[in-house]
This record gives sequence, structure tokens and C-alpha cells, in this order.
Amino acid sequence: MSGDTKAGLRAARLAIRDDLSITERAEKSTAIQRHGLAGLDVPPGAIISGYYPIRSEADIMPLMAMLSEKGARLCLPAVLDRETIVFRAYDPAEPLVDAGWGTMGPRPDAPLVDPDIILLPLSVFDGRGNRIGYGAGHYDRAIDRMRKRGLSPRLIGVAFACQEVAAVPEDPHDVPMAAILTETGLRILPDPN
Ligand SMILES: Nc1nc2c(c(=O)[nH]1)N(C=O)[C@@H](CNc1ccc(C(=O)N[C@@H](CCC(=O)O)C(=O)O)cc1)CN2
Ligand SMILES: Nc1ncnc2c1ncn2[C@@H]1O[C@H](COP(=O)(O)OP(=O)(O)OP(=O)(O)O)[C@@H](O)[C@H]1O
Repeated sequence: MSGDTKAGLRAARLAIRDDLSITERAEKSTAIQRHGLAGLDVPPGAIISGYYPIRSEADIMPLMAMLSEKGARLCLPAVLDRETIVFRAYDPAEPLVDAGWGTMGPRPDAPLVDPDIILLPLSVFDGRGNRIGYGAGHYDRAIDRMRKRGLSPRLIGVAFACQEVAAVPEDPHDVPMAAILTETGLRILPDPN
């Protein structure tokens, strides 16, 4: 059934997310910020990647600013080409520039960093920590490159609860998430290993 493929699930859940009203999205984003601030364990100096919201994504920019005030170092992804994103150090006091594919990020001369924690924008997720993004494989590849260098960033998905499905089809390249942050709370997932 095409509805159960990654592409079918992505289209269906993005349509549901797009249908949230501006007010609903703002209220849910505020709840996500609250749960994130209360629940995320951020060691001093840890580097956290967030994202500048596009389309109908949850807005976590205020959460990032609050985490920065608590001592986190921030970064944002930038699209280099069809296959590659990198993470640029982000100072909330600095203006953002075009970072590709409709996103905003730090200036190209900002230092490249390896995040300890990645807040991942999701299209679809399941209760086992499997995820679907926009289908470009940008995060999949960036995470894979880090793991090949011996790094294992903590992956925390960010989504609205209406984006959850019973099961996301698993591909060999998929790395499961450690937790999922929605307006209903921060759900820590069991380690699959
Ligand atoms: N806010 C945000 N920033 C992000 C991502 C994201 O999902 N959300 N990324 C996640 O990887 C990376 C950028 N990759 C992206 C991949 C696809 C699309 C997108 O909107 N795709 C359209 C088609 C785009 C086109 O061809 O014009 C689509 O899916 O319909 C956006 C960003 C890094 N930054
Ligand atoms: N580690 C990897 N190395 C090379 N190609 C990859 C890797 N991970 C994913 N891809 C490719 O990227 C494409 C998109 O993968 P997938 O459908 O899992 O996207 P997604 O989870 O929506 O993407 P994203 O990681 O950007 O959120 C696929 O063609 C897949 O083969």
C-alpha cells in the first residue's frame, strides 16, 4: 500500500501538520518549548543543533535561546548541496542568512561544529524512535558521517503529536532517535541495542 511507504506516510502526516491553525501551532510550539526546557539534559558547554522552522514545523527558536542562556552552545544546519548539510555555530545575537532550501542559518564564515545533541525536525515518527524527514537524506548522511568519525550525537526528534504513526518502515541507514519532543512531553525511548 503506497500509504505505508515512507513517501506515502510523509505526504499524509505533512498534510495533517499543514492543517493545524496558526494558533494551534503556536500553542503547541510553546508547550514543546516548555517540555524541552524542563526535560532536556544539557551538560554545560554541550553543542546543540536546532533548526530554523520552515513550512509548518514547530518553532523551537525560543527554546534554543533559553538553552543558550542555560549554558548550551548552539548551531544550525546549512545546506551545502543536494546531499550535504553541515552545522554552523550559532550566536543568537547574530543575524541569520539564507542557509539553503528555504532555511536560515549563521553566516558561511561561522565555524563548523559537531553537535552533541541534534534536535531533528520530523515529518513522521513512531514510538520506537524511527523517523522520516523531508526525504533528502540530509540528516541521515550527516549523522552517518559523524558516526564514521566515532561521534554519536544524541538524536532528539521534534514534532507535533499528530505526526506519530504506528510504525515507520526501517531502512538499514536509519539511526533511531533517543527521545521525541512533542507538545505532550519529552518521551525518552529505550535504547534499541
Ligand atoms: N527547518 C529545517 N531545517 C533544515 C531541515 C529541515 O527539515 N527543517 N533539513 C532537513 O533535512 C535540512 C535541509 N533540508 C531540506 C530538505 C528538503 C526541504 C523541502 O522543503 N523539500 C521540499 C521540496 C524542496 C524543493 O525541491 O524545492 C519538499 O519536501 O516538498 C527542506 C529542507 C537542514 N535544515
Ligand atoms: N547514510 C547514507 N548514505 C547515503 N545515502 C543515504 C544515507 N542515508 C540516507 N540516504 C539516502 O537518502 C535518501 C532519503 O532517505 P530517507 O527516505 O530515509 O529520508 P529522510 O529520513 O526523510 O531524510 P532526512 O535524513 O533528510 O530527514 C534515500 O535515497 C537514501 O538512500
